[in-house]
Amino acid sequence: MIRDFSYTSLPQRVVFGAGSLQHLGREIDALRARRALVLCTPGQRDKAERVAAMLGAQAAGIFDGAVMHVPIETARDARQAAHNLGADCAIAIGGGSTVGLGKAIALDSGLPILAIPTTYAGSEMTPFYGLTEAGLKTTGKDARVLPRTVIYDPELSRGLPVALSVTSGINAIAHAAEGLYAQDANPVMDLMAEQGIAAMARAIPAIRRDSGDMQARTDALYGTWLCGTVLGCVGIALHHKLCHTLGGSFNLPHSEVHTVVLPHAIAFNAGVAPQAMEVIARALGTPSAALGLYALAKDNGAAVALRDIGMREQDLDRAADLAVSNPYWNPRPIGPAERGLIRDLLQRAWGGVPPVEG
Ligand SMILES: NC(=O)c1ccc[n+]([C@@H]2O[C@H](COP(=O)([O-])OP(=O)(O)OC[C@H]3O[C@@H](n4cnc5c(N)ncnc54)[C@H](O)[C@@H]3O)[C@@H](O)[C@H]2O)c1
Ligand SMILES: O=C(O)CCC(=O)CC(=O)O
Repeated sequence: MIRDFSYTSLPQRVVFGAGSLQHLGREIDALRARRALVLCTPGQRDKAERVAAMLGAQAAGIFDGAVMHVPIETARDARQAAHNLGADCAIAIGGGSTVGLGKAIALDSGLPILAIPTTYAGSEMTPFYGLTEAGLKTTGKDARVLPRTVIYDPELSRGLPVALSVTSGINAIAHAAEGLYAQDANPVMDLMAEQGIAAMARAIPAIRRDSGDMQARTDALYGTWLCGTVLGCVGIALHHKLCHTLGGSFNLPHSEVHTVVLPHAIAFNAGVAPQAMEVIARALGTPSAALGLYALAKDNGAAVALRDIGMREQDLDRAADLAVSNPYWNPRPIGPAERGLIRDLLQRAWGGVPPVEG
């Protein structure tokens, strides 16, 4: 049955395909950029240098200080560098941390971003940004931070370590899974979500078997585009709230925390979102959405317990308090009255036991 819906598409240009980095010059010219600042993490400097070399005189410089969750100090340094170098564009080559740094610059200056993603996080397709100050992560939405152009070149993710490929892929699946029961879900995004989950569920075991399998890398990046688009167009709910709390306030690694929490958050919502569960299970090719997600992580070597990715058991109470104090919309209530249920969910995720519906 088709529900009533409203849908606003976001203005972006996407260039997809193995070797598509070769189109960088054309895409920079289309943005009318003359001096682009190239952003990366320290570990991805070689890729940034390749981009700068391709740009020649259009490269303003390289800022290689991107780190996870965009500390405000890093954002200030990058903004200053963009200003000092007279940049009129930011090119972010890397994962969500690098794209996030580009967003911090765009939020302040309105500089257009050209994103070249090398993980499956999906930030390049969203108008959401995150900034961390004094240990607290705040997220926001602003049209200025939406990258104008995205170049998806699967060749650039060939070297993404297998463990990170698995968890980053599940991070992408999380966007699509929550999009299926989001407050502003719509049939267009439902189609993209199902195809995105299916592409990623195909790609993850194939990449684990052979990290250089370019068909699998292409599937994964296609899934990234689909799932990221869903994240950018419709809302997020309990799962993302828990991950933002655990990542932002307890400094847990982003894609790993998504991987552990997702089966439990989906199980929590299973009773109130049966149609979404059907779609997720069908896309995964398993009878149960929550157990299928748990198996996808475990069978592909990912950690399935918060205790194995740095969470201390004594912090679970505070995490539950934070998660319910300012909840995101969710199809099932998750306010202070549900604190006990959320605490139980976190305990299960901490121990790494299979998800329990209800
Ligand atoms: N705003 C949004 O819509 C949105 C969406 C998803 C994630 N995020 C944010 O993105 C961040 C996480 O992004 P992430 O999971 O992509 O991690 P990341 O960008 O921090 O990358 C993880 C590590 O992998 C390395 N790396 C990246 N690509 C590589 C490649 N191809 N080969 C080898 N190494 C590579 C990076 O240098 C880094 O050390 C978090 O801060 C999260 O909040 C934001
Ligand atoms: O940290 C941000 O930029 C927001 C992150 C977000 O909404 C998606 C995610 O948690 O993967």
